[in-house]
Amino acid sequence: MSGKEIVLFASGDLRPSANVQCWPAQSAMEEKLGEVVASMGFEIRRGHPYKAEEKHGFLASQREGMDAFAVLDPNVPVIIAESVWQYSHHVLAGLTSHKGPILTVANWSGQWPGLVGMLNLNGSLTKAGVDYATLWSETFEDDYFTERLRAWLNGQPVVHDVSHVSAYTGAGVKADIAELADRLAHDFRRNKVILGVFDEGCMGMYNAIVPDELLMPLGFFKERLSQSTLYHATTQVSDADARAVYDAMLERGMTFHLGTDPAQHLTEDQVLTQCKMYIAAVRLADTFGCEAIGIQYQQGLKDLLPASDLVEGILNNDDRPDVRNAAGKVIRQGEAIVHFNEVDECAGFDAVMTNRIHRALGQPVETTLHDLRWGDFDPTGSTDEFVWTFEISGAAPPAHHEGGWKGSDSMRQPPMFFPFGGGTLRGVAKPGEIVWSRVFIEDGVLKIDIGRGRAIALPDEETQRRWNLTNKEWPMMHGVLTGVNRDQMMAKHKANHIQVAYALSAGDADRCALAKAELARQLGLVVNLCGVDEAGLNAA
Ligand SMILES: C[C@H](O)[C@@H](O)[C@@H](O)C(=O)CO
Repeated sequence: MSGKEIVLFASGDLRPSANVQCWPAQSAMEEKLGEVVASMGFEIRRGHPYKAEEKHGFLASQREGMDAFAVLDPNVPVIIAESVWQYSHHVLAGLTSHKGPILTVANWSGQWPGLVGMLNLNGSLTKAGVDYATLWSETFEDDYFTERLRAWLNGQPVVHDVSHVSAYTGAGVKADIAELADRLAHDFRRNKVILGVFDEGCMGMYNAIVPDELLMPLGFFKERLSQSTLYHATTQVSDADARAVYDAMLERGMTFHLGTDPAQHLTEDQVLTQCKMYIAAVRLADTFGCEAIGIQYQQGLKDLLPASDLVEGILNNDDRPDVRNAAGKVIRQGEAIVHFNEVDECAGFDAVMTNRIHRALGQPVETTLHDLRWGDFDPTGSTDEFVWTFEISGAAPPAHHEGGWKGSDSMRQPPMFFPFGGGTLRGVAKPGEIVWSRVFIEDGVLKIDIGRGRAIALPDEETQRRWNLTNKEWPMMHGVLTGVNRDQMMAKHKANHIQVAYALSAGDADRCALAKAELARQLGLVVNLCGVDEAGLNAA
């Protein structure tokens, strides 16, 4: 091996259909990256082959990744290049024992969730305590990228500007906010909270698993539930009950884009089965006393049922169809049952804090995670600001959408991800003030990044362009973050997901952000403010 050689790994999905369909984008990215690296006097060699019989060159399982790293000199520099949604555990094992420099790279494209995949890997490496550098680029020719790539290739550190981050201290926090935080923290610890976890470890998201030991001191405990239980419970719901939930959504004005071919279209049968799953999920949350639940939903469940995305969005809305328990009592009527998509437990804990804080402060309680899918300036010129495309397949509540239920529709999930279909709960997030946050694990402790921002309206053609460049079936928020630019966000964020919630005004949002920071501090988390400062939040 020459001293100028860099070994490249590409982690993929566990679903062969996704790997085949996404391979051309990965291959094009690797070619471009290879050219740029070559122009700097280095050479990329793939650490694993293109597999002609499988029609792609991704590492597609944990074992395959382990085997690829097992034959590698542990001291060579490696690049993990991502243009697709990937399962971090395919490469995490190898990276935990790798001694040479590690660089994660993603292309700045929304076509497939490659940025999302890389951010998940970054969060997972951070949790695992593995040193790495990270970069992203649209063309691989811009100065930001090339300067840092050259530095990394030459053994120098890759430095990003994270001057937007400051430690939250709690000094001088407003008395009413401190008191609210104290009351909630005390309640968590005294009465405890259950997060219902339907099969944790979704999709290799190691970063999304919070060790019980870190949750227990906060008063949070997991109820480990199985998706088999959810499947069985779904099959026990009557057709009439499912129809009533469907009718309740239609009465609220939601649109379902139905077709006739279940392999390609959303069918009424799929929606009715999703309604059964919604009822089953609410009943299980009630039976086990779970304040929040997370459905892993992809592996395993996708081979049995339509996707749970519609279910997750309904659960996260205060205004949702009634569900009765065996005794005939409506379960938590008019209250969201917080759902954390993809069993992201960091998001689940955050969402419970958000729900409690916003309810106490008289603010909208609905909250969801989104993927940091992509972002761009608006070429129509409607705004000068950089606008993120926050987008997730499930869990976005209708209350977030322009027009609420009436502004929400449901489209079939892509067949390559979901063979049995199932609809989404789609919409464009309404303009408004938001609080964003992310809980993550670093140095063995829980930390949280908290910031402010706005969801903005973009012209229809720009919304459509963004949907066409990403997943047009999924709900989307046009997010503008306060005091954090694109590269700062990418450098600092330790997860594929971002938690968002609305407040009624900028001042209200500042108070909600402050309350979350103070609650998290009182619970013992390390709290970072991103793009906002403590004095500013206290001034609201
Ligand atoms: C369908 C995909 O696998 C998604 O689940 C993926 O893009 C994510 O949302 C990851 O957070």
